[in-house]
Amino acid sequence: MFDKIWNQHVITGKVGEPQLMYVDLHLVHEVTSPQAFEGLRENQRRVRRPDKTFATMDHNVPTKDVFNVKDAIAKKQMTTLQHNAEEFGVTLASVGTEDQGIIHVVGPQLGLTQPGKIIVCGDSHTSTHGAFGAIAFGIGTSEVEHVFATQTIWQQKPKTMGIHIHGDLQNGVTAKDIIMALIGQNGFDYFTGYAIEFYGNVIDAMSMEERMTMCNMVIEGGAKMGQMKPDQTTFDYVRGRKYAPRDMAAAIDYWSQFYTDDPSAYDQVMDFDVSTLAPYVTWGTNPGMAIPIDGQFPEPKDINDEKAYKYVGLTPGHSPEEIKLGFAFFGSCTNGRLADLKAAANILKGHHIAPGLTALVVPGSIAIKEAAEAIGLDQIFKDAGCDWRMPGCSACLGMNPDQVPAGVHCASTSNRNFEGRQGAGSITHLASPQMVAAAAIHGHFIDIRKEAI
Ligand SMILES: CC(C)[C@H](C(=O)O)[C@@H](O)C(=O)O
Ligand code: SF4
Repeated sequence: MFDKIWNQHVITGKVGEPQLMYVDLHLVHEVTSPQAFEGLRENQRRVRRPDKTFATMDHNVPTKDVFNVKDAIAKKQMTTLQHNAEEFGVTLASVGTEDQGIIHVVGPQLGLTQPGKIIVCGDSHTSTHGAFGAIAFGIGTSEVEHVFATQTIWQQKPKTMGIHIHGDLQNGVTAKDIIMALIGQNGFDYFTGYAIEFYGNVIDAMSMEERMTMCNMVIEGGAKMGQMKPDQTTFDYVRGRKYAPRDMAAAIDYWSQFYTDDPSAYDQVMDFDVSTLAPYVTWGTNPGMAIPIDGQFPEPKDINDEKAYKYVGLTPGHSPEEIKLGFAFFGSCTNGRLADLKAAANILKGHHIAPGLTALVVPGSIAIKEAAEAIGLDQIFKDAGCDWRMPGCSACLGMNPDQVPAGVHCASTSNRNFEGRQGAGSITHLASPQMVAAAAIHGHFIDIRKEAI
């Protein structure tokens, strides 16, 4: 599949060397675009294909009092994107507009993300879009400028890895746990540089939301991108969306060629049986420092582990159930979609979060917020004692007012647990929305497979 899409986009160059690739969709946000637009201006260039470029504001946006941006840098980045979008004719889903949200949530939601495309964005979690059977990867700011100016990018073809995901998932075990386990069991750099294709009965049965969660996090294992072959689930998801192809029959006909004929086509293969998989939780300061909920914090194997233990204030040999949580975060481009909010609300319904715990619920987009409100999810969260917010990256990273206080342990549905990621001194524990919901009720993680909540 990877080669089929790749070969259709090569403009010039040989395999083994950088090749010039055509880009079908360029997604943009306020953090990595300012210098790129500035570069165009300095060189008196324009955006070559504004119709293939789409921007949102997400990282800096406050989720409460959204027009009152207090931080000077945040404000500057937001107004700069507004001006740049106007000057260069790029469509921008600005704050307060109906399409606002996290770029990796909004692209798929609007039907911009489609099978067979090459999709880039100045953001590492661009890998999310590979869930549709696209080639989608993050690029740097100088590359953003190149794509603006030429609608092309130089890329060396990555190696491919096929990961066969099979077996039967136990109740309470999710797509998030699969990707966290793959990274936890193999290490945060094991997949470095690979274009991964996930396949097998577990993937076939997944919703687009679940597939996106997995592809979103592949880069936390070092991978260049993740993919799944487009199928009926993909086509049904795209159909009817704002920018979906008008002739869906013709599109589906074209998209249907994108599958891997034979696993021998991959440079490497891996087999992953999910049948005994437990929900996963991270204990440390990179997503590779993850263990099953019924496991124990491991003995430190190097200086990084020792540093991580020092930062998080935990001790080897203990259980994740012993972490005393002060914060829960529901949201991000990993798990801020309607299905994720539904899964969390299902668990929180009729319960209250633990005394002293703060819980933020941040839908990935305005559309998700409205859809959630239409089915009463906001009320379930509020009744449980959670704070229901406007969309944005929020507490996924400390670039806006939503921050986890220093020394506080946060159960989070996001994708990164680096030092200070959710605010200076904050301690992040990544998990699925279901696990975070149960943890919020109890004030500590529990094994949702066995305990009554
Ligand atoms: C700000 C941006 C460049 C960054 C990324 O590339 O991923 C952010 O989205 C993140 O999740 O850390
Ligand atoms: S939600 Fe988090 S991971 Fe996703 S783009 Fe925003 S900051 Fe990056």
